[in-house]
Amino acid sequence: MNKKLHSNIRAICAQAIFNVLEDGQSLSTTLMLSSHKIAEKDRALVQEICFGVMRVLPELNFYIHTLMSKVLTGKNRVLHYLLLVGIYQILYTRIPEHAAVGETVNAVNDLKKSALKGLVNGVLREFLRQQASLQQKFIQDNKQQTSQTLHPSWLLNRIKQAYPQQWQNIINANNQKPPMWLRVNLNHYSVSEYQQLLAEQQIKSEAFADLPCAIRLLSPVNVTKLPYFAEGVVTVQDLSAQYAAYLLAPKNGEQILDMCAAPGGKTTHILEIAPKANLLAVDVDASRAKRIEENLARLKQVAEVKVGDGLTPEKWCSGRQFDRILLDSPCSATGVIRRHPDIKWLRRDSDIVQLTELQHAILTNIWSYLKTDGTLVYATCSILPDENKFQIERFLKENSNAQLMGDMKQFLPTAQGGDGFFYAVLKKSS
Ligand SMILES: C[S@@+](CC[C@H](N)C(=O)[O-])C[C@H]1O[C@@H](n2cnc3c(N)ncnc32)[C@H](O)[C@@H]1O
Repeated sequence: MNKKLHSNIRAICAQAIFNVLEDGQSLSTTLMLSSHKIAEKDRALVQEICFGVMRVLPELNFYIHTLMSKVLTGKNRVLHYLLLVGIYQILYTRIPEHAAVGETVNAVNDLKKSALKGLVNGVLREFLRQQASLQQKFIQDNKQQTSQTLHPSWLLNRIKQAYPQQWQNIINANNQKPPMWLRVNLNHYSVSEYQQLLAEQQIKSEAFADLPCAIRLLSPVNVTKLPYFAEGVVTVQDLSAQYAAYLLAPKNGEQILDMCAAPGGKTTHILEIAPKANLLAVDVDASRAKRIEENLARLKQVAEVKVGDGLTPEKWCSGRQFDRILLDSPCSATGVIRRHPDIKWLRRDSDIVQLTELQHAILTNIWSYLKTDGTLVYATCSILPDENKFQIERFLKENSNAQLMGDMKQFLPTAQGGDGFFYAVLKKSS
């Protein structure tokens, strides 16, 4: 289906959402694969619709299931997602209702389902007629139910269990659009100097007292609008992710391993702090590893990049030992749901146990490549204790030569702040 050339962006959105929810592709991947079919001017709207539908999926499904006695299945399933696209535009965008309905109905032709144009038109028009009472019904019928939180129940239960006081704030933060954070390369400009450059382009921003390089934009902009972006003066990176390199505290001349490094957001930060470190960046995914190279090139930095599996370091590490290791572990990504709302529908409860075992195995394998007195920073963008606090407690129990430095840091997502992130700094004794 991906190979077909769509001209109607609603058809592209419906197909992308189908690919995520029926085929298990990540939304970013499926949109990247279809990007050649989307005109530059339409990119922002496609993103807005697709990410938006993922954010409020249970609400949109509720309306369709209330309006239609039979759900669309089989070859016509893609039209179910087109209907979600239509209703999302009516409820959550400034597109006038008649245009939202008209364009969505036109997309039926592009999806080669012309015979069902009348059905799509009818359901959307019925939604408009009943909109107020349906919205009321969604709130009333779901008062006690998890769909009101727009999260799957297994995840909601885990979050409630881990954070009995804060779960509501976490859910609220997850359901919002993410803020855009920048990391200024302090080798070129200070934060206040770069804020001046932004102000000259009418881009409003705020600095953040705790980190010297972080800036939040009051509204997101395309990176091409950021002064000297192409020259590597600034990088888009969430606030919480910016702690990694500081906690690692790399020094020039040291041997450093950036494990699970792609696309290289933290690799480039490490080299901003210690440009003369001997850095090896490794990731198992060859296509993602390429993006480390691209990011290094943009920032004019030098590092060795290898495709390698954290489970088998002996295959790519050839006995090298490191002063510092950053392990940015594969995880549930439950801390970045507002950036990737498709995570809510792609992950399963059973994934958590598997991920926890993978993390434990990579951490254990990599540990033996750390020099005595060396430092390892374990990081995840998860908010689940199994992947974080409990993972580290288990590791400390199993490895008497591992010592926790300071407290573990569990950041939770907040509306205008950083993503959910976890850090533990471990030191190795002899
Ligand atoms: C959280 S992302 C890393 C983000 C990156 N550190 C950054 O700051 O841009 C996790 C990465 O782990 C990689 N990964 C997953 N399993 C792996 C394994 N067994 N060995 C090495 N890398 C792995 C994934 O390909 C993914 O790129």
